[in-house]
Amino acid sequence: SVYYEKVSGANSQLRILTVATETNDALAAFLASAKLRGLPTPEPLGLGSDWLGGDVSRGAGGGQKILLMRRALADVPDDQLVLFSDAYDAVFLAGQAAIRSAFEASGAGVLISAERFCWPDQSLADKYPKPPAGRKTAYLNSGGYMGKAGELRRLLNYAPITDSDDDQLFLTRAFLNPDLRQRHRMALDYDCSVFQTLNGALSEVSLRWDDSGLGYLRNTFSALLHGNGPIKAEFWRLTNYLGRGWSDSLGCQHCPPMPPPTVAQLLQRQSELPYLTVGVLLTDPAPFPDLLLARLAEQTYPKQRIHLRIDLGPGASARNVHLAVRDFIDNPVHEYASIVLNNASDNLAFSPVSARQILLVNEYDSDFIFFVEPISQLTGRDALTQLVAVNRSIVAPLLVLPGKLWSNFWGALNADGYYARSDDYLDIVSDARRGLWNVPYVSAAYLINRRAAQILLKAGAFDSKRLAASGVDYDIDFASIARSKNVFMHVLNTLPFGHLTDNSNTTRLHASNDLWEIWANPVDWEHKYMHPDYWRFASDDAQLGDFEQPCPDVFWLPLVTPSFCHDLVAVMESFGRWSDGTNTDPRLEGGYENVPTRDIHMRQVGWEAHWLHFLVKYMHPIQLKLFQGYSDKPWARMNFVVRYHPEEQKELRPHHDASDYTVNLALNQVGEDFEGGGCRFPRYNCSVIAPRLGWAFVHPGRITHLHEGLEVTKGVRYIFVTFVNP
Ligand SMILES: O=C(O)CCC(=O)C(=O)O
Ligand SMILES: [Fe+2]
Repeated sequence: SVYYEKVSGANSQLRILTVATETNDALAAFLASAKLRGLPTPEPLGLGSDWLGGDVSRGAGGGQKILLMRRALADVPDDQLVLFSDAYDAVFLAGQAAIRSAFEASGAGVLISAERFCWPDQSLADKYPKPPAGRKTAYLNSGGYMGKAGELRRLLNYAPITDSDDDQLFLTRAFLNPDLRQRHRMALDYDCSVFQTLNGALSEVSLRWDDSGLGYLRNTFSALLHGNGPIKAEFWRLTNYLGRGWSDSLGCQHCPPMPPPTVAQLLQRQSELPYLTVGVLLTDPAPFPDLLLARLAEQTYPKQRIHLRIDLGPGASARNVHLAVRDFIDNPVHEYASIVLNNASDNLAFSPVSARQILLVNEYDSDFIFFVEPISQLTGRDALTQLVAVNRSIVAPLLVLPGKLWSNFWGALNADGYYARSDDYLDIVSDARRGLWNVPYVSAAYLINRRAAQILLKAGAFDSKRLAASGVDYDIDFASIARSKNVFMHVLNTLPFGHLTDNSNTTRLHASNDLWEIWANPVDWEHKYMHPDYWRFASDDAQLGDFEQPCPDVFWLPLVTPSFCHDLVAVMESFGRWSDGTNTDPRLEGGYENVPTRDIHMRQVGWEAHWLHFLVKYMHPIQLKLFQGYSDKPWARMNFVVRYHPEEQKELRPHHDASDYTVNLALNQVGEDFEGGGCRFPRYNCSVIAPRLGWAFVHPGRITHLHEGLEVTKGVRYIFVTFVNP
């Protein structure tokens, strides 16, 4: 096939020249594409020298390319066939035979790439000869040309040029001069037989895969694809698929081997593994910092090869963030190579950018840095291992907000450099396509290799002063610098690596802010707060008979986790305004409570709506099983935490509740936190005396289920009581 053709003999070898003053990911992609097509290795001119040709993405320039070519051609034999191509936005699509025969068929002495826009001097547009009928590529593009070395040398010396002059204008003037055009038999490649310029042509080419699974572009037979002009993001997106990138049948060709190594395998070759610095940037408010840290600690990558650094910024001043970090650092089982905590929560100038900068300047000798922002939850244990195995400049694990299309990458850019949806965005976000994707923007969590980090540092990507002055969002600025430096950003979705949290409404006001996340982040909320056995009882299979009954028509239900209990008690105690236990209760409509407890209502701490939502979502399926015929959604007027204490209120006399059924949830542990307590049902001479932490017992409120709270003899007992009236 044209993709892997053999080179027939040394003397017929094409020479490929290019200009690249620095190596970068774009040059590497160009070279790799030549290798894939069996072409001779392109020879980069100017490597290591300063680029003096100006910023050609913004204006004219590039004369240095012509000067470098003149010099290089000086000692090439006259009849040597030479192809010149730009290095940083081009890939080969075919091999030597295709290039040669297209060149020969053109009959040109010098065949030059053609494009749809007249640049940099539009006034020259009407001086151009008319292109063949139906051809829109009317104008010269200096990013690609070919011919015999002698012919090229004579052409490139037709007039003086300086480094900062415009190379395209230089060649355009030659082409528009009838004498020169004729003398060198200059021809524009109107048919794109060798050079396919993409700017303006994107809607006419489309991705296809041949029978062997190799990607190609329909409607072009060119050998060289050139992402000229402001369409680089789409150009690189296409390259994800071209050649051997990705196809349905072959899958991802540049992805790490599957399955990933086991923990045992990793530990065995631990000493060969690169060092990582993991920078956890808890600088902005975000929910579930404890889950974030626990999930990091669950990563399979050996901790002995990880330097962990945690930055606390002023935005993450919430109590739960500090507690989570303290718990984590105090945990002696984390055998990281080192742990550093930088508590900058009092420093108002401390931002995610300054955190990154400090990290990079204080080199840890690591081969990679993994930045984690607080909205990243890495539930996939192989994330770090896989990202390291990919070994790219920047690679992010795909993280998606559960149930949404919001993720930590963009597939395309709009004209202003902001988000646009690429053709493949939905397939990647939904994991319908798994692979490694070159993309124009990543955020939230990504691995940067040392070389790329140094390039970005030098380019000012972590300079908070420059950023503040620019007024651009950090992520967007960072990605745009990476793009301008040809530091490629990839996103990897070979496995489920985790998800994002929504921190747009994260509160910092409470003792346990995560309780408030029941709407914004239900996935993590359930993970943190729902009892793992709850789902078995809520499932369609579970029936009334599956519920334990400690007393007649009193049902045990595993409902919430110890974290829920702990967090709710913390909220109550930090609020602290317990009722006085008398019959006068201004919180009630009548102002009178017949059987008073020392308690705090959910409404008082701003968590009533949340709990009512909980009842509808999680109690309703249970109610349908326990109390057949009560099918309406549950609702409750009274939702409160009771505190029993030997010196305060220690018991509750027999009574009925103002409920159809009552949910009585144990928030702490008998034997450990208190002694005594429990609930007795006199009609059955039966007590629930060993409440289980996080379990509720559910009983009818009236008529048959008169009940009393038994005396607490030591310690403090907390229960969460809800009077449900569906
Ligand atoms: O102490 C108990 O478990 C019973 C509490 C109770 O019945 C109530 O608060 O209405
Ligand atoms: Fe009661």
